[in-house]
Amino acid sequence: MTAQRIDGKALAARLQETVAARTAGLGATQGLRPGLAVVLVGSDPASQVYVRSKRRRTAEAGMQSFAHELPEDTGEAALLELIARLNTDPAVHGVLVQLPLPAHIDPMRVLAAIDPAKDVDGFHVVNAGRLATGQPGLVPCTPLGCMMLLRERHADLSGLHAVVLGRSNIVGKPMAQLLLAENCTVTVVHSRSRDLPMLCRQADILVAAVGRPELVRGDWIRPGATVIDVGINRVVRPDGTARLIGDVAFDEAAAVAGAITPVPGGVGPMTIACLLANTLIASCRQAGLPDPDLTPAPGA
Ligand SMILES: Nc1nc2c(c(=O)[nH]1)N[C@@H](CN(C=O)c1ccc(C(=O)N[C@@H](CCC(=O)O)C(=O)O)cc1)CN2
Ligand SMILES: [Mg+2]
Repeated sequence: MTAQRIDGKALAARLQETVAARTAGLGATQGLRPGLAVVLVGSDPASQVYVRSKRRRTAEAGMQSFAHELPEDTGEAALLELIARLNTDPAVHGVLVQLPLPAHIDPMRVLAAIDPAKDVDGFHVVNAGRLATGQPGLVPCTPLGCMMLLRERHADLSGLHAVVLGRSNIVGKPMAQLLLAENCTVTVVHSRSRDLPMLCRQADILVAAVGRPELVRGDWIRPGATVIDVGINRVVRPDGTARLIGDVAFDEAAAVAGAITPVPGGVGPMTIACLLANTLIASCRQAGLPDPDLTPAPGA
């Protein structure tokens, strides 16, 4: 079997098109222009790529993009002061601080300082708690994008066995909550789980989010299962060139799975598109407006 390739780049473009249309409508009817502030501390090369992409996509969607670049040695107090200013700035509807932060800064303290209403990453404990208790809030971008990718293949997820490989606060845990909310039977496996291949083979849906290049092999996958690869591992080839690979051995997996997301071109672009969707949702809520319909534009 050769798996259906779930095209995250195409789906992200469709979602971005919908967000841009809703943003234009908001401007025309309410005179409201959503604003996203992206804060980068230091000069991590991968973070610079992602932040550049976020800022570009924000502007393309017709939103205001506010860039804040702070030096690596920025103190935690100075960063918290900037966040306090962004929390009260009426032109700013979404605030994100690019992770990872330099080691001397406590990310939990920084994320807790963002106004939950402007927490478009969905990382704040208030939004994490709302997700865990089935209340409306802002949902982390990567898991949200994974759910949209799954809906390209499954109209109804009820009763399917989903295995989430990884338990991070920004992907694994919210991913499990979203799958549970769709009535999946959810198993979360991690580095301390015993017999990972056996546990993964039980999955109708396997979400790999561990940050270990090609950990998941073809024989870890139930024939016909849907595989969502969240991995974004940069590896250097013998000739010195770098390439991006996922947490799943793609070729082996594609020979067994029913559907699979590629890396690059799968989950990554959806992360950015969902960030824009969250920014639009946050701006509507702050203006006392109903949530926009963000069903992605129909595919070709
Ligand atoms: N504050 C946040 N920090 C981080 C997040 C996040 O959601 N919020 N997630 C990741 C990085 N990330 C977004 O910031 C991200 C990673 C990858 C991509 C992406 O589009 N990847 C492309 C390939 C691009 C490349 O690396 O060459 C792909 O997979 O096709 C977008 C966003 C950690 N930090
Ligand atoms: Mg990807």
